[in-house]
Amino acid sequence: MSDARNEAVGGPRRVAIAGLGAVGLRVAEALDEGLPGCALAAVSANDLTRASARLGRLRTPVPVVPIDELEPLADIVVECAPASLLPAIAEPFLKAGKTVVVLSSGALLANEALVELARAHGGQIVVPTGALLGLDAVTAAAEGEIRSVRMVTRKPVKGLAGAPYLVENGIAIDDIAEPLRIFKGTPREAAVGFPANLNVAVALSLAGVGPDRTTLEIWADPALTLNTHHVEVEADSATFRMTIENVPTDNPKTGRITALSVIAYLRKLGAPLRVGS
Ligand SMILES: NC(=O)C1=CN([C@@H]2O[C@H](COP(=O)(O)OP(=O)(O)OC[C@H]3O[C@@H](n4cnc5c(N)ncnc54)[C@H](OP(=O)(O)O)[C@@H]3O)[C@@H](O)[C@H]2O)C=CC1
Ligand SMILES: O=C([O-])CC(=O)C(=O)O
Repeated sequence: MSDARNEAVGGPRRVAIAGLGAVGLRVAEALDEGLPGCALAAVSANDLTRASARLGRLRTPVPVVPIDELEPLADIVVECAPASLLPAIAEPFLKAGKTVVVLSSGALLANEALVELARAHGGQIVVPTGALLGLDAVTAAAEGEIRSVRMVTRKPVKGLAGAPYLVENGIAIDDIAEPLRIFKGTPREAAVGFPANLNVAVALSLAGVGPDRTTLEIWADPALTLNTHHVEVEADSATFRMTIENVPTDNPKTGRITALSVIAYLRKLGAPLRVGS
């Protein structure tokens, strides 16, 4: 696999970051501070001038380029941009047999051809645990028989505002005084209706019983400050329930732990001791 190419010639894995928002900037900073075996190689954003300015505090400057110029510069790309850009970011890396870390995991459902592209060229798509928890346990349970996976997400109003599902269905949440269930369905439906809010549900479904058999409820809760996900899994190997309460970043839709999940993944790549599958 060519994400090891640069390493094979003695250098670290070169990491590109596509999107320099709540996730991308934090990952860029961690790489700049030093992650063994990895080096920040290039960055992309919508506003390249603003991105260069925000990277000004990094110890080691890197090229800031449009997304179609990232692939020759890196062995791995971390996609952390708006969901609609997933194919443009991922395709060049997968065609070159490289690794794509996907944060906009909801967009994988509308771009399943990317998996075939990875297969054809020996590349790999990695969906990190992101803002969720326990995907190691869910993938382990999926090696046996999972009977059901149920997820309930509760978010502050700010964490859901503007989602296409709310706009299209005329659901107003700005002035709610009590928790309101705004959606009941599947991660496949949520990926369309909430493309910037429920990537975690799609990641969970891909780990377990798929985007049509996983059930999902979304609640808007005016009293909440944390993005909260509760998951219940019934399997022949285990029954488990897990809850995560995410501190939002400057982007109220995105939890702080999301970037940390990517940093943990990158750190594990070259680690002599690797904990968690
Ligand atoms: N899997 C998971 O657990 C989670 C996934 N996510 C998803 O991760 C993704 C990133 O989230 P987050 O960091 O919060 O998003 P932000 O909105 O904070 O940042 C998005 C970034 O994408 C950049 N961008 C926009 N257009 C382009 C373009 N044409 N070319 C290159 N870059 C572009 C923006 O550039 P600029 O700065 O110039 O505007 C911005 O830096 C989102 O899809 C989000 O839904 C989020 C949380 C959890
Ligand atoms: O899944 C997402 O896109 C974001 C999310 O729920 C979170 O950060 O808690």
